[in-house]
Amino acid sequence: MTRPPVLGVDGAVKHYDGGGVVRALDGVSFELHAGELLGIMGPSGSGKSTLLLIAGLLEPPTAGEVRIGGQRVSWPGADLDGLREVRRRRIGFVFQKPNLIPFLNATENVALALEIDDVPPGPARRHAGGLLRALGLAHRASSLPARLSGGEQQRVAVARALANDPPLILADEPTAALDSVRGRQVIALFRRIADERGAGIAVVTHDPRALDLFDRTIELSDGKLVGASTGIGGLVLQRGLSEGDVERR
Ligand SMILES: Nc1ncnc2c1ncn2[C@@H]1O[C@H](COP(=O)(O)OP(=O)(O)OP(=O)(O)O)[C@@H](O)[C@H]1O
Repeated sequence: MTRPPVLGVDGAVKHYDGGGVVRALDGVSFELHAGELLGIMGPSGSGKSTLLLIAGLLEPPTAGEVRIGGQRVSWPGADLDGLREVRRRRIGFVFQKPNLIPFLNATENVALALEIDDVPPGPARRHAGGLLRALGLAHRASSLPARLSGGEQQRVAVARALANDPPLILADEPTAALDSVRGRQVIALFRRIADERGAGIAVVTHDPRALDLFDRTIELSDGKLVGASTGIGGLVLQRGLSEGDVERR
């Protein structure tokens, strides 16, 4: 039996009331499978962040639905406060800014994500230390965020997102503040996490330089899915797709 996708977004519409109605998303559907690294591209204002907010159960859609692990969890008017557990256990978030707690060192920042989930401090710190080692940050484990470079801080943020081993990771422009070498390192890290842990990972990115590391990209314009590519090697965007046309490689 084939497993359901880790994430399914079906016909997502999101309208914001901003003087007039802003159609931030206008009927977007896609699926993300275990072990898959998906890029979400598109110009500024095309709806990429809105799509991640909806997929991450931080905003309900105006129409459409979201499925996590095959289970319908969000729809118009859904009680997202009641989904805190689903978010905490099943979704790891990485944002453009690492947002580390300044008075906690790298290990403590990562361990906190586990302690919130009732893991005792000792095991939480040991697990955090192991993750930091795996991300090449063993020598920075005791450093406060202010002593870390931008790339190191972002890797700590990735470790935090991985701490409770979520099957789904959503990242909104995690490389925007990094130079191209460090940006590529972060995407390469996601590639490894998708391959080794089987997480499904969706990354909003403007940066075409690491596209070869993705399995697939989708492109948004004015809140609509306008393109998709498979097997990036020679990136060819097929334009004019309708909803649901975008399938897994
Ligand atoms: N809370 C909000 N209230 C009103 N309008 C919003 C809100 N959030 C987003 N929008 C609008 O929805 C549209 C899509 O915004 P979104 O942030 O999703 O785009 P984006 O593709 O992520 O842009 P960028 O690449 O600049 O971050 C834009 O027109 C934006 O101004």
